Amino acid sequence: MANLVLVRHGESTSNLANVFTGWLDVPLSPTGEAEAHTVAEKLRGYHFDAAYSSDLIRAERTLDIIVARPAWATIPVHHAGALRERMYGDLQGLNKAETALKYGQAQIDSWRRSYAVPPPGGESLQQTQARAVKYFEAEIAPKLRAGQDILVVSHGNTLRGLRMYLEHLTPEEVESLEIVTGGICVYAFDARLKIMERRLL
Ligand SMILES: O=C(O)[C@H](O)COP(=O)(O)O
Repeated sequence: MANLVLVRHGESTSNLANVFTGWLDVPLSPTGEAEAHTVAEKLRGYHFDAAYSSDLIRAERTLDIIVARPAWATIPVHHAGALRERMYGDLQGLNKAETALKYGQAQIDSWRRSYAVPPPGGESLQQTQARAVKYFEAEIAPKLRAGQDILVVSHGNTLRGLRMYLEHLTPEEVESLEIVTGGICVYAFDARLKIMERRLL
């Protein structure tokens, strides 16, 4: 058995301002910092052999706060561009509510939650999932198959894509999958990466 723990970073300053973020490299808000400490507390007692985050500050900082706990202070930490949030293209930096007024809520919902439709100039969930899964299969899955426990701190849409892949969700099912900031999903896998248990903390 091996555990995979997926964590969404804490609230960022752009989340707080209701701004499309994507690859904008914004810090955690004070609430986000507190959420990261809460994640560390909720994971108390878990064992990790390695930890991963994207290379964006909000994910790195969330992971830094978690692994500052003595129990995890020596685990190897990796930062990967492949685990970044979806690239939000022309929407990056725009207020979500104002953009919904301009383009209509249905169009915004499609850009934000559909599987296949990319936002203008950006990545669809499908494209985001493809690069994240490629990295997962190359770097993380072999460790899980070998029985190692792994922590991953990533982003809302990247984690929606990974969870869709791991749980065999349909494009319709992933549309309604929402992951809150500081949200934790724990999988217990057997050696063939079959899910034995899934818990949301
Ligand atoms: O990049 C962003 O704006 C957020 O982190 C996630 O955006 P979403 O809620 O539109 O998927």
